[in-house]
Amino acid sequence: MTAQIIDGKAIAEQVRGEWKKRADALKAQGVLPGLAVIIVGDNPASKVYVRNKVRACHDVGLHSEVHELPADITEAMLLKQIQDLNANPDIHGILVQLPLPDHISDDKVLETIDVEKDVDGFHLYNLGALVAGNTVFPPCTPYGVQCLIEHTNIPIEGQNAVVVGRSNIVGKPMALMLLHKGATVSICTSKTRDLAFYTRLADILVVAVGRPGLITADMVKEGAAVLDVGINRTDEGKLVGDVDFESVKEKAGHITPVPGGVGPMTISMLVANTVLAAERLSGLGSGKLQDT
Ligand SMILES: Nc1nc2c(c(=O)[nH]1)N[C@@H](CN(C=O)c1ccc(C(=O)N[C@@H](CCC(=O)O)C(=O)O)cc1)CN2
Ligand SMILES: [Mg+2]
Repeated sequence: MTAQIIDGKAIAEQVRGEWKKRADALKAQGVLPGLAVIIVGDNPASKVYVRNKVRACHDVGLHSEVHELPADITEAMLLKQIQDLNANPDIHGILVQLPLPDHISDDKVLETIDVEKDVDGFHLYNLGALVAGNTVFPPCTPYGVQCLIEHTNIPIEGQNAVVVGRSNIVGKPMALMLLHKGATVSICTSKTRDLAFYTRLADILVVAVGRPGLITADMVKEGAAVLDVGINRTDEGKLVGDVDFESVKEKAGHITPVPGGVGPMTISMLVANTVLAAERLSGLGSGKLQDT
């Protein structure tokens, strides 16, 4: 079997178009959805992601602003910047680009963002809401993966889903989202003993570890849907995921490429969450997540 390659770029554009309609409806009523992005230091990859986020907002007609802060900024000054944005009525969504420098506590920063403006969905309250099944803002990357699965008409209910990776921003929320959709979910890590035993059970395999080539064809069930969240740069400067794409595509039913798979969806889901935040804060529009 040769897998259907899931075109994340095309689906991301389609999703963006759907959210543009909701943004346009808000604008017609005098509300311009606004996103503030804070970036600390000059991590080159973070700069690319932030630029892509600003471009996506621009494409959909949202306001966006970037606050570039020096790598040696104090934690107190960063928290003050967030508090100012919390109080700014023109800003509906706030995100702090990760990773942050070591001297700054990620936890303190994420807990300072107003939960109603937390478009990354990383605040403990929002992670808790997700656990309880009352999602406020779904974290963008796993929500993007869910959206890719649903747009491709891959069934979730009753399926075996295996998530490799346990981060708060991808692995854990991904597992919960699949669980809420009725999958039987296993969470593995790169340290799982006999990882292949689990991955071979997966009808849906999501991999988010950050280790190139971790998943090889022998670890994948024939016809499985394989969603690769890994973004790794090789010594030759090539971007690759955690899945050995060339071999696995001969066995899987569906597979996402890197680049052009999950990455572009992350950005579209951020647009979605920003429009949602603006609907809720203005009291206009449904303020509801749409079925993806
Ligand atoms: N505050 C946040 N920080 C980080 C998040 C996040 O969701 N919120 N996720 C990642 C980085 N990230 C978004 O911020 C992100 C990573 C990759 C892509 C993407 O589109 N990738 C492209 C390739 C781009 C390239 O050439 O490097 C692809 O896969 O096609 C988008 C967003 C960590 N930090
Ligand atoms: Mg830190």
